[in-house]
Amino acid sequence: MIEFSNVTKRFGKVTALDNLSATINKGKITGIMGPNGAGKSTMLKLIIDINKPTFGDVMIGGQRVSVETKKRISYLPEVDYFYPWMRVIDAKEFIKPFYSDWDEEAYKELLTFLELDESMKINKISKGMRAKVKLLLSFSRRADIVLLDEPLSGIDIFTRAKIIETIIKDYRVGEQSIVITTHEVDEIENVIDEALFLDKGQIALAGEVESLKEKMNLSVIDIMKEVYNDGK
Ligand SMILES: Nc1ncnc2c1ncn2[C@@H]1O[C@H](COP(=O)(O)OP(=O)(O)OP(=O)(O)O)[C@@H](O)[C@H]1O
Repeated sequence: MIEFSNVTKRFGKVTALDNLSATINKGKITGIMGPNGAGKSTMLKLIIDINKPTFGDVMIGGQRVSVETKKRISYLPEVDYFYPWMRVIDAKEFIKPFYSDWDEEAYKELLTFLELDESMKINKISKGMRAKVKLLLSFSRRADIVLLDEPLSGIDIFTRAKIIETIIKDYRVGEQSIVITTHEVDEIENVIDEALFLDKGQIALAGEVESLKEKMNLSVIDIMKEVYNDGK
């Protein structure tokens, strides 16, 4: 379980998270949704310990985030982190030594599943393919927690479908926790178990997707419209 307790994160004068408390349950797929600047990426960066809270605590399984908790997390950042000269195999060889839970078999299998080739040069492939390479490297580990920051952003519908398939393919239900930030709510509404709707660094609505849908008698996309249009 990942727990945010009264977390405020400020960048200078900007308050990215504003006294936010939230729980991300273990063994579930959780979607963090919200408009640009709502604080979605900041939540992930606090979990992976790239940023520190200004106030409050982020705990993972009862432990404050640290170098130790970081080892159990696979993080797919929104930005490309590859060096342009790299081939897929170079990117793999570059990151593999950092992780004791690297799973070479999973890597090989995913490479085929995603129709990628190790000799592909990263600066020569399309945006969709680069997104697939990031996904390949994130899912080639036996990580307990997988954080995916906008994995579908700017990707065509066919590649998106493949990315969704990859996310759920070997998902260890009840054991592994996957957290996805996205604007593409309609794409992931059938995949996520739980939803956090963020607005201006605060939780606007949170809950189990099925019960939210039932209670409000709306699809996730319509819940989102209701949450963000309300009072505006
Ligand atoms: N390193 C930083 N320095 C300054 N401001 C930052 C930094 N990181 C985030 N912010 C600001 O914090 C706020 C929340 O940003 P964040 O990236 O978490 O939002 P987001 O919901 O992920 O947005 P998007 O959907 O556009 O990616 C924004 O106003 C952003 O400009």
